[in-house]
Amino acid sequence: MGVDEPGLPTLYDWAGGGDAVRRFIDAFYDRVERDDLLAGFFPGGVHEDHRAHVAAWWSEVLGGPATYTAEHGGYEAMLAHHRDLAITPEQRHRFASTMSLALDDAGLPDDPEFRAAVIGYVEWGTRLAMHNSRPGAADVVEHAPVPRWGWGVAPPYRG
Ligand code: HEM
Repeated sequence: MGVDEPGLPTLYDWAGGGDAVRRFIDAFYDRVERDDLLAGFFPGGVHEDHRAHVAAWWSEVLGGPATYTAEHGGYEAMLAHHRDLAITPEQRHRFASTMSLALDDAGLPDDPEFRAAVIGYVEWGTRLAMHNSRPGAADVVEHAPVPRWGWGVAPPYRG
């Protein structure tokens, strides 16, 4: 991570900043609340605090302000929230595909490079969340920084 060439915009900037990230997260959880496989994780709906915290996580991952680390407990807090959820492969896949749909709902950039980078993180993050959510999981990374995701192999096309 942090592999991008100096001078490239962050994914956060390319997305449209914090307001765009929050639109994406709201669109995602609006779908989750209606989803037969996922709604059960959030009894009573997905509340404002959860939406705000997850948006802060995503902003930090995409290269924006490090608010989740500073104010919400960082990686360790995120990990604790997934322990023992027992996420199934079907639920993980639904979560990931719903994130892809939410990017469209929220009108985030749809260029191939941006979407490939974001969906790469979604695949990585959801597979880790599923792994770490197994009841009694022992082989869990207990401490880490909040990841900083980059463009990877396909930097933005700027003509
Ligand atoms: C890219 C993948 C993921 C990211 C970035 C992510 C991010 C987060 C973060 C940051 C929190 C903590 C919010 C807070 O501090 O209040 C959280 C909580 C939670 N996540 Fe995830 N998550 C991911 C995958 C998943 C998956 C695959 C599921 C289930 C299918 C899931 C279900 C939950 C639930 C139920 C909570 C709340 C738990 C509680 O309040 O005790 N997450 N997630």
